[in-house]
Amino acid sequence: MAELDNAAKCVKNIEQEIRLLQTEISNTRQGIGLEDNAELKKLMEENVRLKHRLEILKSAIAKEGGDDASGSFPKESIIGVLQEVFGAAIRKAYPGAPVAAVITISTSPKFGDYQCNSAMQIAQHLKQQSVKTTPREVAQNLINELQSPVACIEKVEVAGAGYVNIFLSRSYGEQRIMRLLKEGILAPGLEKKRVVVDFSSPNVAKEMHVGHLRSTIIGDSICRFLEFLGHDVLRINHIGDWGTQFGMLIAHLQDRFPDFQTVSPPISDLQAFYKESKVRFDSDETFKKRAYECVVKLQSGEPTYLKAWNLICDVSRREFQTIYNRLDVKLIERGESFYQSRMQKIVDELKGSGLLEEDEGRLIMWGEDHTGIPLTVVKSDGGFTYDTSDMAAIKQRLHEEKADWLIYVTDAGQATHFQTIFSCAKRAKILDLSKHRVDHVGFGVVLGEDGKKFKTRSGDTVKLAELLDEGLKRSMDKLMQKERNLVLTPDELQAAQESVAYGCIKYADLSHNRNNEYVFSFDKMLEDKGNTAVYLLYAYTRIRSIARNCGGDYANNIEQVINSTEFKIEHEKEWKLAKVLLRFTDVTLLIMKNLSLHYLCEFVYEICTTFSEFYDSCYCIEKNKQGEIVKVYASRVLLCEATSRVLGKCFDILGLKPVHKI
Ligand SMILES: NC(=[NH2+])NCCC[C@H](N)C(=O)O
Repeated sequence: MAELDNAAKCVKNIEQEIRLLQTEISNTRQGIGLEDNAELKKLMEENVRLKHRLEILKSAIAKEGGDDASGSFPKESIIGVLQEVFGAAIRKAYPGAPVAAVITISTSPKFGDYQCNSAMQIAQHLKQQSVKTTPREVAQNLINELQSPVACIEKVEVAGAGYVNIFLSRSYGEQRIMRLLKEGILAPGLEKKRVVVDFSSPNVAKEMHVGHLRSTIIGDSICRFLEFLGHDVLRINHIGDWGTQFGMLIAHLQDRFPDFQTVSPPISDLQAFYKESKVRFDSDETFKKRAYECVVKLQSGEPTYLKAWNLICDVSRREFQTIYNRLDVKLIERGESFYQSRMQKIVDELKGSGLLEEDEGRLIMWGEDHTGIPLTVVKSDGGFTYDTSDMAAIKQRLHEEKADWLIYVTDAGQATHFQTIFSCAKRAKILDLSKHRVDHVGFGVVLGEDGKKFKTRSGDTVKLAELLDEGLKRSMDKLMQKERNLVLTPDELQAAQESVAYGCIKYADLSHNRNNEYVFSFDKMLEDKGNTAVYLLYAYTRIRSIARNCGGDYANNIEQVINSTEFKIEHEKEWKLAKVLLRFTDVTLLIMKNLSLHYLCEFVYEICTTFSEFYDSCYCIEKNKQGEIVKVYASRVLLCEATSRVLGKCFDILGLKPVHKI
């Protein structure tokens, strides 16, 4: 918040400076004051620079605005509600203090459920104004100014150095859980956006490697998340299906399968085919020359060359698709080739606006601040590059698709590339940050258990299909170890095997902070303790079975139970679990900001561990000695139902597929 504060001050100063500069400029225009043209030019340049800075600061403030009390927030957001009521109290008690309500989750139950940490900052501000006070006094004054009663608050108290501890009200909790059961897990009501998510995006004829697997898993989950929020999501697979490598592939295809036009070439291992052609390309000058001619013919659209290109792309496409089917990931293929005509257009436009510079025969474009690495928009041989296709793509997505928000999911190594694309797109007036949001969602490299780059034992790169097979095998071993084959039918066993295998691979990836490197370990991901998919899938299935085991309406008509039960929270562990469930909206709002799904994984893990505490201390059913049910605690069963519904929604977002029996 101090940052926000400073930014606000900065904007004020800059605005003042701009006003001064504007007066000077208008004076100068009328010939008043400044006779020196160079000075005028300098000032105008300064003005442009400051305006730009102002724009950046304003958008930073707008972004931060989500945190302060002035913004609108979904009413399901407890942090949002508390920010609003404490924000109002601050404005009442200390009208001049530029301090927003900072609300966090309390670190220990003895400090309440949430806390407001603004009193220290306000006291600091007052001290600077020579007003004598203490943070504790400020905290008390904030409490005095709270509009009473606030529905979600049971009590507040001053603690420690000047914190306000906030205790949630149980009856509020009961109402919220009941609403969740009656209305379903609703997404917070946010403005609906059109979002293009660019993810997976492997390259034709080259291997689809673990980096692409990460992009596929993270990208799919981000799409699922945004779809849950009600956004209109376009899932784009920006396949590398264009470029000079096709010259050598086509030339090699012509030699190896001269009748490729009539008989489909039996290339099952396109990577090997690629390697062969590369060897020839690097060692044989005539082949190299022919490869270049093939590129030219392909790019000019000659039918036989297009046919050869299509054949090659098809082989890759089929391979990629089996991976997507196995992981249940849906995407629209729109590779680099899609932008062919648009690349020529964007180059002409950028040239026309004078944004391209010549550099040793290439045409380059700098971003807004002229630092770092420029884009190479046209190579010295006239060809286009990865940069050119991304400039064409960003324009297509913003202007033709009318997207409000663009997301690119790639390894962190491409962060600079995308920052430069964004910066150049702003310079070219394609991207307007006051209307559009753009995110590069980067992720760290995948390492093997030895801490080195992920490879097979023999040092080869791991084929994704083989990796998934290995996952299936290990998951079955695990199920057999637990003798699940004695309990489950063959179909159930297979469903469990797939759920565990793919669930583990996805969850292990998503549960780590995506910015860090991540160690791929089947042993770790298949553990049934700790924050793993196995633990969660078992927990979920167990929770789902509780209502079923109660029989009657609990098993067959839970809606009837929901509508006829007066839901009560009594036991301390029930209350603890309910409070965790109610954090769902705030977790989604956090992920909206940083697109980091490990927060959702931490949340589901916390739900399951808290559930387990609850289940250990609270009976849901009582049975007599004969094992017959003598009593069902309806509210507790409903709490189980609410837990399973929240978990189920989170699993949907994470792409986990729970099974009925495991
Ligand atoms: N618009 C994009 N550049 N999307 C990402 C493409 C990723 C690229 N094909 C790669 O394998 O690294």
